Amino acid sequence: MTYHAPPPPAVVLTDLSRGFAGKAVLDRVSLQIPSGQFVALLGESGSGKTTLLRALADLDDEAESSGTYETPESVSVLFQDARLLPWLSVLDNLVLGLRRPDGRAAALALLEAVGLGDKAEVWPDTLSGGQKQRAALARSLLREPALLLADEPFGALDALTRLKMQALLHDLVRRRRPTVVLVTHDVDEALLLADRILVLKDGRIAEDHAVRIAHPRQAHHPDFIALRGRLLASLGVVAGTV
Ligand SMILES: Nc1ncnc2c1ncn2[C@@H]1O[C@H](COP(=O)(O)OP(=O)(O)OP(=O)(O)O)[C@@H](O)[C@H]1O
Repeated sequence: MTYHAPPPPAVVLTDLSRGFAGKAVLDRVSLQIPSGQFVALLGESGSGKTTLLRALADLDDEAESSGTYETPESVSVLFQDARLLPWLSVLDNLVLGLRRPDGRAAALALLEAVGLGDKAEVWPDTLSGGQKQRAALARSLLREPALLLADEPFGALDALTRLKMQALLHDLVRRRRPTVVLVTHDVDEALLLADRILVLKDGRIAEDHAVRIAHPRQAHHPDFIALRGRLLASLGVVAGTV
Protein backbone atom coordinates (compact mmCIF):
# COMPACT_ATOMS: atom_id res chain seq x y z
CA MET A 1 0.00 0.00 0.00
CA THR A 2 1.32 3.44 -0.91
CA TYR A 3 1.00 6.12 1.71
CA HIS A 4 0.26 9.59 0.37
CA ALA A 5 1.02 12.29 2.90
CA PRO A 6 -1.61 15.04 2.87
CA PRO A 7 -0.45 18.18 1.03
CA PRO A 8 0.98 20.86 3.32
CA PRO A 9 -1.52 23.55 4.29
CA ALA A 10 -1.47 26.69 2.16
CA VAL A 11 -2.17 28.99 5.10
CA VAL A 12 -1.08 28.54 8.70
CA LEU A 13 -1.93 30.99 11.48
CA THR A 14 -0.36 30.44 14.87
CA ASP A 15 -1.58 32.48 17.83
CA LEU A 16 -2.21 35.43 15.57
CA SER A 17 -3.26 38.53 17.47
CA ARG A 18 -4.02 41.99 16.15
CA GLY A 19 -5.18 45.07 17.97
CA PHE A 20 -5.64 48.81 17.66
CA ALA A 21 -5.00 51.38 20.42
CA GLY A 22 -4.66 48.62 22.99
CA LYS A 23 -7.93 46.92 22.02
CA ALA A 24 -7.60 43.31 20.83
CA VAL A 25 -9.41 42.53 17.59
CA LEU A 26 -7.90 39.10 16.89
CA ASP A 27 -7.00 37.05 19.94
CA ARG A 28 -4.47 34.24 19.38
CA VAL A 29 -6.16 32.80 16.30
CA SER A 30 -4.69 29.49 15.14
CA LEU A 31 -5.85 28.00 11.88
CA GLN A 32 -4.70 25.81 9.01
CA ILE A 33 -6.20 26.00 5.52
CA PRO A 34 -5.38 23.14 3.15
CA SER A 35 -4.26 24.01 -0.34
CA GLY A 36 -7.20 24.53 -2.71
CA GLN A 37 -9.80 24.94 0.03
CA PHE A 38 -12.42 27.68 -0.34
CA VAL A 39 -12.99 29.27 3.06
CA ALA A 40 -15.69 31.82 3.82
CA LEU A 41 -15.24 34.03 6.84
CA LEU A 42 -18.40 35.26 8.55
CA GLY A 43 -18.83 37.36 11.66
CA GLU A 44 -20.81 40.28 12.95
CA SER A 45 -19.76 43.77 11.92
CA GLY A 46 -16.54 44.72 13.70
CA SER A 47 -15.65 41.11 14.54
CA GLY A 48 -12.29 41.36 12.79
CA LYS A 49 -12.87 39.72 9.39
CA THR A 50 -11.12 42.44 7.40
CA THR A 51 -8.37 42.64 10.01
CA LEU A 52 -7.68 38.93 9.53
CA LEU A 53 -7.69 39.26 5.75
CA ARG A 54 -5.40 42.31 5.83
CA ALA A 55 -2.98 40.43 8.09
CA LEU A 56 -2.79 37.60 5.55
CA ALA A 57 -2.31 40.15 2.74
CA ASP A 58 0.50 41.86 4.67
CA LEU A 59 -1.44 45.11 4.61
CA ASP A 60 -1.64 45.83 8.31
CA ASP A 61 1.48 47.72 9.36
CA GLU A 62 -0.60 49.98 11.60
CA ALA A 63 -1.92 47.13 13.79
CA GLU A 64 -0.40 45.92 17.06
CA SER A 65 0.71 42.42 16.16
CA SER A 66 1.85 39.15 17.61
CA GLY A 67 1.85 35.55 16.44
CA THR A 68 2.81 34.23 13.05
CA TYR A 69 1.25 33.39 9.73
CA GLU A 70 2.45 31.56 6.65
CA THR A 71 0.97 32.13 3.21
CA PRO A 72 2.03 31.07 -0.29
CA GLU A 73 4.29 33.37 -2.27
CA SER A 74 1.71 34.40 -4.83
CA VAL A 75 -1.26 36.15 -3.25
CA SER A 76 -3.96 38.24 -4.94
CA VAL A 77 -6.38 40.51 -3.13
CA LEU A 78 -9.84 41.42 -4.36
CA PHE A 79 -11.61 44.31 -2.66
CA GLN A 80 -15.19 45.56 -2.65
CA ASP A 81 -14.24 48.36 -5.03
CA ALA A 82 -12.50 47.32 -8.22
CA ARG A 83 -9.59 49.80 -7.85
CA LEU A 84 -9.01 50.16 -11.60
CA LEU A 85 -6.83 53.07 -12.67
CA PRO A 86 -9.04 55.41 -14.70
CA TRP A 87 -6.24 56.59 -17.01
CA LEU A 88 -5.46 53.07 -18.28
CA SER A 89 -7.60 50.90 -20.55
CA VAL A 90 -9.17 47.81 -19.00
CA LEU A 91 -6.52 45.61 -20.63
CA ASP A 92 -3.66 47.86 -19.45
CA ASN A 93 -5.09 47.74 -15.93
CA LEU A 94 -4.92 43.97 -16.03
CA VAL A 95 -1.35 43.70 -17.29
CA LEU A 96 0.09 46.55 -15.20
CA GLY A 97 3.13 45.21 -13.36
CA LEU A 98 2.61 41.72 -14.75
CA ARG A 99 5.77 39.83 -15.58
CA ARG A 100 4.57 37.16 -17.98
CA PRO A 101 5.70 36.98 -21.59
CA ASP A 102 2.19 35.92 -22.59
CA GLY A 103 0.63 38.57 -20.33
CA ARG A 104 -1.54 40.35 -22.89
CA ALA A 105 -2.82 37.15 -24.48
CA ALA A 106 -3.57 35.67 -21.05
CA ALA A 107 -5.33 38.89 -20.00
CA LEU A 108 -7.47 38.86 -23.13
CA ALA A 109 -8.40 35.21 -22.52
CA LEU A 110 -9.43 36.03 -18.94
CA LEU A 111 -11.43 39.06 -20.05
CA GLU A 112 -13.21 36.71 -22.42
CA ALA A 113 -13.82 34.24 -19.56
CA VAL A 114 -15.43 36.94 -17.39
CA GLY A 115 -17.58 38.17 -20.30
CA LEU A 116 -15.60 41.33 -21.04
CA GLY A 117 -13.96 40.21 -24.27
CA ASP A 118 -15.19 43.34 -26.06
CA LYS A 119 -14.12 45.76 -23.29
CA ALA A 120 -10.34 45.35 -23.38
CA GLU A 121 -9.66 48.76 -24.92
CA VAL A 122 -12.27 50.87 -23.13
CA TRP A 123 -11.75 53.16 -20.11
CA PRO A 124 -12.78 51.66 -16.75
CA ASP A 125 -15.17 54.56 -16.13
CA THR A 126 -17.34 53.38 -19.00
CA LEU A 127 -17.99 50.03 -17.25
CA SER A 128 -20.89 49.26 -14.91
CA GLY A 129 -20.18 48.30 -11.29
CA GLY A 130 -20.57 44.60 -12.06
CA GLN A 131 -18.30 44.86 -15.12
CA LYS A 132 -15.63 46.62 -13.04
CA GLN A 133 -15.74 43.81 -10.48
CA ARG A 134 -15.44 41.25 -13.26
CA ALA A 135 -12.37 43.10 -14.56
CA ALA A 136 -10.93 43.14 -11.02
CA LEU A 137 -11.58 39.40 -10.69
CA ALA A 138 -9.82 38.80 -14.02
CA ARG A 139 -6.91 40.97 -12.86
CA SER A 140 -6.47 38.97 -9.65
CA LEU A 141 -6.68 35.57 -11.36
CA LEU A 142 -4.25 36.65 -14.10
CA ARG A 143 -1.51 36.49 -11.43
CA GLU A 144 -2.38 32.79 -11.02
CA PRO A 145 -2.35 33.25 -7.27
CA ALA A 146 -1.95 30.27 -4.98
CA LEU A 147 -4.03 32.27 -2.50
CA LEU A 148 -6.93 34.58 -3.35
CA LEU A 149 -8.04 36.90 -0.55
CA ALA A 150 -11.40 38.52 -1.23
CA ASP A 151 -12.99 41.13 1.04
CA GLU A 152 -16.71 41.50 0.30
CA PRO A 153 -15.94 41.55 -3.43
CA PHE A 154 -19.61 41.59 -4.44
CA GLY A 155 -20.90 43.66 -1.53
CA ALA A 156 -21.70 46.73 -3.62
CA LEU A 157 -23.46 44.89 -6.43
CA ASP A 158 -27.18 44.44 -6.99
CA ALA A 159 -28.65 41.05 -6.09
CA LEU A 160 -28.84 39.71 -9.65
CA THR A 161 -25.29 40.77 -10.61
CA ARG A 162 -24.10 39.34 -7.33
CA LEU A 163 -25.56 35.92 -8.15
CA LYS A 164 -23.89 35.99 -11.57
CA MET A 165 -20.55 36.98 -10.01
CA GLN A 166 -20.80 34.18 -7.48
CA ALA A 167 -21.36 31.66 -10.27
CA LEU A 168 -18.43 33.13 -12.20
CA LEU A 169 -16.12 33.01 -9.20
CA HIS A 170 -17.12 29.42 -8.47
CA ASP A 171 -16.45 28.43 -12.07
CA LEU A 172 -13.06 30.15 -12.31
CA VAL A 173 -11.90 28.91 -8.93
CA ARG A 174 -12.94 25.33 -9.70
CA ARG A 175 -10.80 25.41 -12.83
CA ARG A 176 -7.72 27.07 -11.27
CA ARG A 177 -7.93 25.75 -7.72
CA PRO A 178 -6.35 28.56 -5.71
CA THR A 179 -6.89 28.54 -1.97
CA VAL A 180 -9.55 31.18 -1.27
CA VAL A 181 -10.43 33.19 1.81
CA LEU A 182 -13.64 35.13 1.21
CA VAL A 183 -14.89 37.67 3.74
CA THR A 184 -18.62 38.12 3.41
CA HIS A 185 -21.69 39.28 5.32
CA ASP A 186 -23.86 37.13 3.13
CA VAL A 187 -24.59 33.72 4.68
CA ASP A 188 -26.07 32.41 1.42
CA GLU A 189 -22.98 33.50 -0.50
CA ALA A 190 -20.82 31.55 1.95
CA LEU A 191 -23.09 28.52 1.66
CA LEU A 192 -23.17 28.65 -2.14
CA LEU A 193 -19.40 28.88 -2.58
CA ALA A 194 -17.38 27.63 0.36
CA ASP A 195 -15.96 24.24 1.33
CA ARG A 196 -15.65 25.54 4.86
CA ILE A 197 -17.26 28.37 6.81
CA LEU A 198 -15.59 30.04 9.79
CA VAL A 199 -17.40 32.37 12.18
CA LEU A 200 -15.33 34.99 13.99
CA LYS A 201 -16.52 36.12 17.40
CA ASP A 202 -14.73 38.00 20.18
CA GLY A 203 -11.47 37.80 18.29
CA ARG A 204 -11.54 34.00 18.00
CA ILE A 205 -12.82 31.45 15.51
CA ALA A 206 -16.02 30.49 17.27
CA GLU A 207 -17.29 28.04 14.66
CA ASP A 208 -15.72 25.95 11.93
CA HIS A 209 -18.16 24.20 9.57
CA ALA A 210 -17.35 21.87 6.68
CA VAL A 211 -19.88 22.37 3.85
CA ARG A 212 -20.34 19.06 2.09
CA ILE A 213 -23.26 19.98 -0.17
CA ALA A 214 -22.69 18.98 -3.82
CA HIS A 215 -22.41 21.69 -6.50
CA PRO A 216 -24.36 23.32 -8.02
CA ARG A 217 -25.85 24.14 -4.65
CA GLN A 218 -29.51 24.91 -4.21
CA ALA A 219 -30.78 27.16 -1.43
CA HIS A 220 -33.68 24.77 -0.81
CA HIS A 221 -31.40 21.78 -0.10
CA PRO A 222 -32.17 20.58 3.47
CA ASP A 223 -28.49 20.74 4.53
CA PHE A 224 -28.25 24.28 3.11
CA ILE A 225 -31.34 25.34 5.08
CA ALA A 226 -30.13 23.68 8.28
CA LEU A 227 -26.67 25.23 8.19
CA ARG A 228 -28.08 28.63 7.21
CA GLY A 229 -30.29 28.53 10.32
CA ARG A 230 -27.34 27.71 12.56
CA LEU A 231 -25.14 30.39 11.03
CA LEU A 232 -27.81 33.09 11.21
CA ALA A 233 -28.45 32.22 14.84
CA SER A 234 -24.76 32.46 15.69
CA LEU A 235 -24.65 35.83 13.90
CA GLY A 236 -27.45 37.06 16.13
CA VAL A 237 -30.30 36.86 13.60
CA VAL A 238 -33.36 35.30 15.16
CA ALA A 239 -35.59 33.41 12.68
CA GLY A 240 -39.01 34.93 12.13
CA THR A 241 -38.14 38.44 13.28
CA VAL A 242 -38.36 40.08 9.85
N1 LIG B 1 -6.74 50.82 11.08
C1 LIG B 1 -7.51 50.72 12.18
N2 LIG B 1 -7.38 51.58 13.20
C2 LIG B 1 -8.15 51.46 14.33
N3 LIG B 1 -9.09 50.52 14.49
C3 LIG B 1 -9.28 49.64 13.50
C4 LIG B 1 -8.51 49.70 12.29
N4 LIG B 1 -8.91 48.68 11.49
C5 LIG B 1 -9.91 48.03 12.16
N5 LIG B 1 -10.11 48.61 13.35
C6 LIG B 1 -11.09 48.17 14.36
O1 LIG B 1 -11.02 46.77 14.50
C7 LIG B 1 -12.31 46.21 14.65
C8 LIG B 1 -12.53 45.13 13.60
O2 LIG B 1 -12.59 45.76 12.32
P1 LIG B 1 -12.74 44.92 10.98
O3 LIG B 1 -12.80 45.90 9.86
O4 LIG B 1 -11.68 43.88 10.93
O5 LIG B 1 -14.15 44.21 11.23
P2 LIG B 1 -15.07 43.45 10.18
O6 LIG B 1 -15.50 42.19 10.85
O7 LIG B 1 -14.40 43.32 8.86
O8 LIG B 1 -16.29 44.47 10.12
P3 LIG B 1 -17.36 44.77 8.95
O9 LIG B 1 -18.13 43.50 8.79
O10 LIG B 1 -18.20 45.86 9.51
O11 LIG B 1 -16.61 45.15 7.71
C9 LIG B 1 -13.30 47.36 14.59
O12 LIG B 1 -13.64 47.74 15.90
C10 LIG B 1 -12.53 48.45 13.91
O13 LIG B 1 -12.95 49.72 14.33
